[in-house]
Amino acid sequence: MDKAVGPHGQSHLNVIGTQLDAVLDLANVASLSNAVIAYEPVRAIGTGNATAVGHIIEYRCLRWKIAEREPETSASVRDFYGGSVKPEKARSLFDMPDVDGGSIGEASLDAKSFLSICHSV
Ligand SMILES: O=C[C@H](O)COP(=O)(O)O
Repeated sequence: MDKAVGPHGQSHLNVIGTQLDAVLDLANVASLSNAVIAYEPVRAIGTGNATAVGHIIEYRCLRWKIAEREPETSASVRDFYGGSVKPEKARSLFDMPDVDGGSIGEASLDAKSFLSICHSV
């Protein structure tokens, strides 16, 4: 859902924030209680390059946007990361604050790899 630079030159965090605001403007924020948000950076899907741990701010952006409107709802939301999750990187990704699980693509096609990732949660 994100792009490095938006159509009008905004940073990707501004793009993400604008997209989330559009959804939250339409949704009853309380209806997101216990929701699961899957965040999959375009640059990471199917590339073999999972998001750098330093990009954690993107995940927090999701919670911040909801917390601005309803802090209690924000606390109940679960965030899943997706994009080139591999056994050797799964632990560091799942150890990131606000990453509660994963959306596994290619690595789920190999039972040994998938089970290794499952054991990293
Ligand atoms: O649901 C899976 C995601 O699109 C990530 O796929 P990937 O792990 O092959 O990059």
